[in-house]
Amino acid sequence: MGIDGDAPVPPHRWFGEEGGRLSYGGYLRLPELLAQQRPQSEAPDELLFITIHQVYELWFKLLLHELENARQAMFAGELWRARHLFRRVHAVEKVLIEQVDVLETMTPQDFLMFREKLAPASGFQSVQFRELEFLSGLKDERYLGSFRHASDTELARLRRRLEEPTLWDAYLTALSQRGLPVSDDEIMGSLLAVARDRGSYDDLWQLAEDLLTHDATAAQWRTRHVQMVERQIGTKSGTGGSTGAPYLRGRTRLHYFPLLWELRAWL
Ligand code: HEM
Ligand SMILES: N[C@@H](CC(=O)c1ccccc1NC=O)C(=O)O
Repeated sequence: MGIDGDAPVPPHRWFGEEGGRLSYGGYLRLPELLAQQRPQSEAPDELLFITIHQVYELWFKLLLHELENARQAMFAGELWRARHLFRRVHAVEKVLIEQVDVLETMTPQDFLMFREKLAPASGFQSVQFRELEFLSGLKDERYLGSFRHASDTELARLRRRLEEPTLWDAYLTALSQRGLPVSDDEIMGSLLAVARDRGSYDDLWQLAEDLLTHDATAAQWRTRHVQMVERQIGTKSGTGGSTGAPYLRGRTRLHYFPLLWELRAWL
């Protein structure tokens, strides 16, 4: 019997798939994707370790796509579109925080079964993570010096991110398009004007809040990551050559948009 109760119809014809060429596995390129998890050891938890990192990098790829579009929307004055995209960005970033729980099901003992095979590789070398930081306003070309492992294409991407406008540049443009001055001396005055007159500037206020949530969520991830690191390796130094948790703790106070945090003191 077919799914809508008429004469028997074979499953492959239920949704007009007769002669259809696209398949689930083909559309998602699953054979290629599921062949990319290649442990360096026999340790049972290395598949978890590889899987979670590849999932993070896929989410980083999507975040870069959405944040570029949000930046473009702000430059174009389409603040509704930027706000729509930031709702998606915030939802993804909450998943990035939550999914650390999955990795924490790995014990330090089981991590040690393959950790020594990892050096000098480290998340420190995540090109997309740095792209997200640069696009969000935390540009630091010193990192390019530590990307000896990166391909020419990856280095070119990082250099482009260093040169191109940030989310903050786009927000300043949105302010200036509404007649608000954005020079270094005037920007705090404009942010206060927006904050104090939401009747006129609610869209700009809400967008600033979206930027701040992006900033706060990134800081939450850095804190969740270092907490997990301390649980996994304690005070050991990192495979990437850093002091480990102390280095990471030092980055938990970073801000993408310092003026939006400073604004609170002037309200
Ligand atoms: C057992 C799990 C993990 C441990 C022990 C760990 C440890 C570390 C350590 C010690 C560092 C500092 C650099 C170094 O010397 O290696 C680092 C950096 C980093 N890790 Fe992890 N990590 C783990 C999992 C992850 C995961 C799942 C991700 C997701 C992508 C990740 C992303 C990063 C990033 C982006 C950095 C650079 C942070 C920065 O420079 O601010 N790590 N990690
Ligand atoms: N830096 C980590 C090793 C590690 O977690 C890692 C190694 C290779 C690829 C990604 C990693 N994730 C984050 O650093 C450690 O020191 O144990």
